[in-house]
Amino acid sequence: MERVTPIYLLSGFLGSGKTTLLQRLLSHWKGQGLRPAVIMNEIGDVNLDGLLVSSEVPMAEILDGCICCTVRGDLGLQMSELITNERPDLVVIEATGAANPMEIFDAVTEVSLYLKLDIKPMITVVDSAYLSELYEAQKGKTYRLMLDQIRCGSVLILNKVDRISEEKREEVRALVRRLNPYAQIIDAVKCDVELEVLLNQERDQQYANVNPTTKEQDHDHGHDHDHCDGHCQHEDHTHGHDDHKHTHASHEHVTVYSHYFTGPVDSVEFERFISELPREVYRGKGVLSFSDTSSRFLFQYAYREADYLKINPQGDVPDVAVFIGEHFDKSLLSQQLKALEHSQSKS
Ligand SMILES: Nc1nc2c(ncn2[C@@H]2O[C@H](COP(=O)(O)OP(=O)(O)OP(=O)(O)O)[C@@H](O)[C@H]2O)c(=O)[nH]1
Repeated sequence: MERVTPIYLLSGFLGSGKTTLLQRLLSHWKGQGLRPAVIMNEIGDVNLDGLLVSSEVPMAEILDGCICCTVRGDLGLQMSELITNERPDLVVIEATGAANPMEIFDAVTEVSLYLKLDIKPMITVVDSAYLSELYEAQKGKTYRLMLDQIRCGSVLILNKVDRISEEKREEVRALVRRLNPYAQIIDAVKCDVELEVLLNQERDQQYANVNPTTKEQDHDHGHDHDHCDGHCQHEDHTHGHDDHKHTHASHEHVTVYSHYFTGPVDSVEFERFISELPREVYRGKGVLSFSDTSSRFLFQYAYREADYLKINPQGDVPDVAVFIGEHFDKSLLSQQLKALEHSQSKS
């Protein structure tokens, strides 16, 4: 009999902690003797998160677009290849933080028409510090996308609670509960949650009262996977089902800039550059060689906080930094980074 492959979907805004959760999940499954596989989707043209996943884990990368729209057609192909060639016990899909969650469900459901999949309830990681800040202003596409991601999660991990006061935590919890009365809400730091609880949502009775219209649609596909209450707000978009190309207003505000370095840069100057990034840049990541140390580093920048991790990447990984944000000036970043490279080549 053909195997049914469980599919776990991780959603959440850029930098909220999806890869952090993915790493925990992968070691949990491996500890149980299971063989997980990963599909990673990046809006930029390099997959730096992939460096954080052990090379033993079979992985497919879908780069340079979002699986919910521009590269949606690639999802079926990649899933099919991964499942046929690797025969994993389960597959986790980490979507880009800019993805519309309902569109991801849609895309995966399309694939389930020709591959036997058991699509699990969506896990949404929420950056509680960033949400708390956006809630003050209550506007902007980023805020609306975050709300959609919250509405469509069956489990909501309120991550990064170390970055907000107890009072703000209460406020964020209440907001999230209002937006999604059905989901389980779990506070976390670095996505350190009880994984058994997280993964066994389907057995939880509280999901029995999910909107009946959504249930009906699920039955059409033979899966009980979509626990979104059906009121996700979609940006205006047109669907061309013939070629799977979707034009998405919701992504038009997202700007990506990838900078490939020509050589090492000074670590102090680079840290200064990061600390002075414009507010419109809300996510950065990269692999760097610094002129003042022999190691290479994976750098992460999310919501004005930067992390540097020593790494020793396998294979041919270039020095690169990717920045994601809303309408920022790419040429300014390019000039500043070139100036860092230039000051090194002179010294
Ligand atoms: N302070 C704090 N930082 C965290 C927490 N969880 C994750 N981070 C940091 O936030 C940054 C982004 O985390 P990731 O797990 O890469 O986030 P992501 O959602 O996969 O990011 P994208 O793939 O770009 O969407 C990293 O530097 C993490 O170490 C947390 O609970 N508190």
